[in-house]
Amino acid sequence: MRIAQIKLRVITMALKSPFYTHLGTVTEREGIIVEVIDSNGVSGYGEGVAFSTPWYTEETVETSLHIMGDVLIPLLKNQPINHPEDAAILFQSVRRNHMAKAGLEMAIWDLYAKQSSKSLAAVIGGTREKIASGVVVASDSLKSCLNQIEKYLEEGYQRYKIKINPNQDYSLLAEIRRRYPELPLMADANSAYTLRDIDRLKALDDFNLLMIEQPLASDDIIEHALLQKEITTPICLDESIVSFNDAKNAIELGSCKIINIKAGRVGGLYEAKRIHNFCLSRGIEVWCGGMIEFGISRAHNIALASLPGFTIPGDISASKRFWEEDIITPEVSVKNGFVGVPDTPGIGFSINEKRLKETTRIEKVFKFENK
Ligand SMILES: O=C(O)CCC(=O)C1=CC=C[C@@H](O)[C@@H]1C(=O)O
Ligand SMILES: [Mg+2]
Repeated sequence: MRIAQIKLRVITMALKSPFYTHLGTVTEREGIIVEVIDSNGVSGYGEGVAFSTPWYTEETVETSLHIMGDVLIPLLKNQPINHPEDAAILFQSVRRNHMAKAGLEMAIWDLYAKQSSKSLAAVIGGTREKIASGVVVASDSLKSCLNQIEKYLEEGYQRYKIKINPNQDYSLLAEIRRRYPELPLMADANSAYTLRDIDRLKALDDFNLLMIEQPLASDDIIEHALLQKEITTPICLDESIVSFNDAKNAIELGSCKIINIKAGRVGGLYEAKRIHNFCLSRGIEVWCGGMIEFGISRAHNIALASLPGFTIPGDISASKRFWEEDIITPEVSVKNGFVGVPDTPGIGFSINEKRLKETTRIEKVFKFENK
């Protein structure tokens, strides 16, 4: 795989509606679109999914831009890549910075699939032709949550995720359950609780939730294991799992029964596949998480979610859930609760060049000398 140049574009787009979590409300999304171009002019695309500020993990758009441009791309210039796994292994010499690594590694996966004239799903071992779609209802008002659920039910989503915290949990879930007793419902706490809240968390067993996602702090692996023994609702880990070893340790300790896999959070598709394969071998269900991302990362998520162990509808909603106009064409759409898995080469979506151009704020080009 002869890389001729890499382009990094920082794009910014306003969300159609505010995305509330107890850690902050996202109204505008910055992201890094990575384009890896080979010596024949074929382009592979990836996306750096770090947020503008370090509220979800320690990475930001700025740290990712620095690590991509000043550390990871120089590594790629000095080491020929024959397969995307070579890039993942090459990047292991750099500590953490998983979202920066993933943005580049996933662009190389897309390029490799296109060079092989295969879909990305086929190249990574996907087995599904369509994936079940879930949606996040991210609001701090009961009225808005109920309105969103009503709207998304009409659009056919198969799983509903509500944001909770100690100031917004039992009464919100009770009202949702009163109106929708059979709704496939889960809650994401984004580490809003501690073990001191154990009685509050036990009370949520009343609602037959599919899972409670990341109730405690990302490094509370032992505490999650203690909590899981006290509640019947399955714990799902998100922020706690940034590597294969995190997944292995959490499963061995009984810290979770479900894992939310986000390729961006774990450093790319190579590590995401390793976690998937291990969970499959241990009977741990996984689903594909979202990052309020643009269409490139959403396209990669569709391929990832086509692997056999992704048995729970993930946070892979339609482009229109977040954006007036996405940077890919066609946009991701949900039909009867499913998203089709493209069988065309690579990620299976083209770039909406006009939209990419009008949303690009910064562009950096890195040329490779082909020896
Ligand atoms: O992208 C989506 O559809 C959902 C995104 C989402 O729920 C999250 C993205 C990033 C941080 C959190 O707020 C939350 C999560 O923790 O999964
Ligand atoms: Mg989460």
